[in-house]
Amino acid sequence: METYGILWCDKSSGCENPDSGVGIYAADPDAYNVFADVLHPVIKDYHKVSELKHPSPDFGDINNLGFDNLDPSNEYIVSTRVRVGRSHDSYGFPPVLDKEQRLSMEQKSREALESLTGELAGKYHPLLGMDKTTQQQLTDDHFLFNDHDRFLKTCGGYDDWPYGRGIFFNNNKDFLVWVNEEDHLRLISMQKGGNLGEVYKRLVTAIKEMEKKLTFAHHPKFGYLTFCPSNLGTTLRASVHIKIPKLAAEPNFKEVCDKWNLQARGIHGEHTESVGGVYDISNKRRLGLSEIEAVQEMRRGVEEIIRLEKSLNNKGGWFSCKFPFFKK
Ligand SMILES: Nc1ncnc2c1ncn2[C@@H]1O[C@H](COP(=O)(O)OP(=O)(O)OP(=O)(O)O)[C@@H](O)[C@H]1O
Repeated sequence: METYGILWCDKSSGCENPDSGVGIYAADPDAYNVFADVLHPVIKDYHKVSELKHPSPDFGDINNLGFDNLDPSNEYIVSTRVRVGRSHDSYGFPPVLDKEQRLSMEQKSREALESLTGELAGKYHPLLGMDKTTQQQLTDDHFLFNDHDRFLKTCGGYDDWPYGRGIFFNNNKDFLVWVNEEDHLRLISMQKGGNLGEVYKRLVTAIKEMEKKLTFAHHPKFGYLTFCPSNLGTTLRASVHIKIPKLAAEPNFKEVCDKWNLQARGIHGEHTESVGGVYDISNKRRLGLSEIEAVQEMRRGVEEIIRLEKSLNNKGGWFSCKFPFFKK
């Protein structure tokens, strides 16, 4: 299938959701060139970069990362997850696909995924025909996506739902792939606890294997191309679910996150609230830095968040820990 460069306007997600972070979507990979006049300023503004450039992929030396478990005492981090988005270079994005295209793309992805071996080997589970109990359990375990995002809904992201959608996971359920949720593919590595090293290494191994089997849309200025301009570049979001009730209650919590280029979300996905002082903390920057830099940025920030929560626990208050967020 050829792609032409389409900008998605007739299902005006940004107008219907004025609180959108971006509010405009590319409807196929070529849109990033064809609609440069509209998209490029939006990308610069969203990613807070003065120049549109992105380095070549660099995942670092996964056998010498220099970090592993960010919370060896197991007190703060509930789970760790790193994901990237990938788009087949020969298909449009959700609003311009028809049911046949979604199904043929699903088949292509499924064949590649089910040919993975070793610790990545697993099975694809289409959403079509999945029983409600299984679906609910996978959702409760934070593995599966749903069709509840109003931003995605108003830009055609759920057209033909659930056709062409599904999830792949390996036997350990620590490597998962979302097929045709927002992006053609979301590769996810996750596990309980704080071992970012293990999670990241598994993900990088999977990305490299998948790149041998499929060709993904990539752009010299924007890195890996995705449906939403917010996810370009590394497309990488490294997150922890972390118990920080004290720090999160401080008035400067957002300031701390901003200082370390972190984003805080609720634990049921973007635009949800925190439950019981547990937050989803992840790297905010995706464009203009390499994959290993993005992960290191998240690691440094999470280490600092733990340090601050600890000092609030020990000393009983924000002011008594002497504005620790200014620590270098
Ligand atoms: N560190 C984590 N541990 C366990 N589950 C997580 C973690 N981070 C995210 N999740 C789960 O992943 C699912 C998807 O979350 P969410 O939509 O916020 O992020 P995403 O997949 O990175 O996509 P996007 O940024 O496009 O929204 C949710 O069920 C969320 O609870």
